[in-house]
Amino acid sequence: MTLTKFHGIIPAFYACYDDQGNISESRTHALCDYLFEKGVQGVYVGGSSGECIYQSLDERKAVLSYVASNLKGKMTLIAHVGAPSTRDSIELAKHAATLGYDALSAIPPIYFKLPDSAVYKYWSEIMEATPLSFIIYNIPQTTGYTLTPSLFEKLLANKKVIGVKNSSMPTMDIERFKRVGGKDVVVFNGPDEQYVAGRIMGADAGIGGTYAVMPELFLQANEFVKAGKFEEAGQIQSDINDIIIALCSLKGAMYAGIKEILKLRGVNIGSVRAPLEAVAAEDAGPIADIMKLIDQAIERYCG
Ligand SMILES: CC(=O)N[C@@H]([C@@H](O)[C@H](O)[C@H](O)CO)[C@@H](O)CC(=O)C(=O)O
Repeated sequence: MTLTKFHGIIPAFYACYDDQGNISESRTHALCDYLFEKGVQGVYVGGSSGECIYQSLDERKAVLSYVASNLKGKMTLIAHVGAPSTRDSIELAKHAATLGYDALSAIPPIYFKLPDSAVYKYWSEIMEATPLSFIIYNIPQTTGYTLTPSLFEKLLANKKVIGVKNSSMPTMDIERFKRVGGKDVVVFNGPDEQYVAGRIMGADAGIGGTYAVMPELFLQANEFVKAGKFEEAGQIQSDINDIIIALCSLKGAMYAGIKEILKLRGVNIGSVRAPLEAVAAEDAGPIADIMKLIDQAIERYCG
């Protein structure tokens, strides 16, 4: 299969709620329309940024359905199906397969610290459940589990494995996974703060939680890297990092701040689900400042 459809800028899709905090179909469509209009290459649905961990199985299935009904055939669709039990992950995987997703992905098992053998079995059983391609997800800072290059190599024996979304902080991990996978595997950069560094270390593409709030900037960073314009790529990354640091410095959760910025950009997808904290009154000024930073950077690099 051609892997180029997994290259480019792939925003992690946010949870879209109504004013009562329920999943909103119309607001999910609004986010789909906005991302399509921005020209991103795909979406990663139902991951950390999708607040999957706070949603029921039925809610997660509904989100997968709403996104597919809007974006299928318009861009690459990746369904994150990681869940506390293998049984739930398989149910989500089968649902995504019926909707025509291009690939599945899953974090390793969470809560209990399980050995590599159990993690291998978990990912393998999800893969067995559908014909879809699979993207391993390494995110040790939230799951407590660190994928090793040797387990990745073992997983690659299964031809359904087409890549790894690496959200660990060392860019060397990207280099190691690329070394093991080679050209027939897609390595996705996970930490948005080092998108450019990740690409230089071997990442073919990026999946990120802050892309959708400033897609223009990540699309431009991708263009700079592709053109070998590393000085410009470094500059845009530095401006992106000012924005991410400001988002992470709010009283409310980063995703709550992101959703307020999206409202300023004309897309209302509600707020976040508890225990994530909504923005506080004192966040209003900093959020307006972040919006200015985004506008200025878009003007500077994409004008
Ligand atoms: C821990 C975490 O959420 N990492 C994000 C990053 O994109 C992150 O939001 C960004 O680097 C800002 O810190 C992604 O790697 C994961 C992600 O967006 C997802 O699964 O939805």
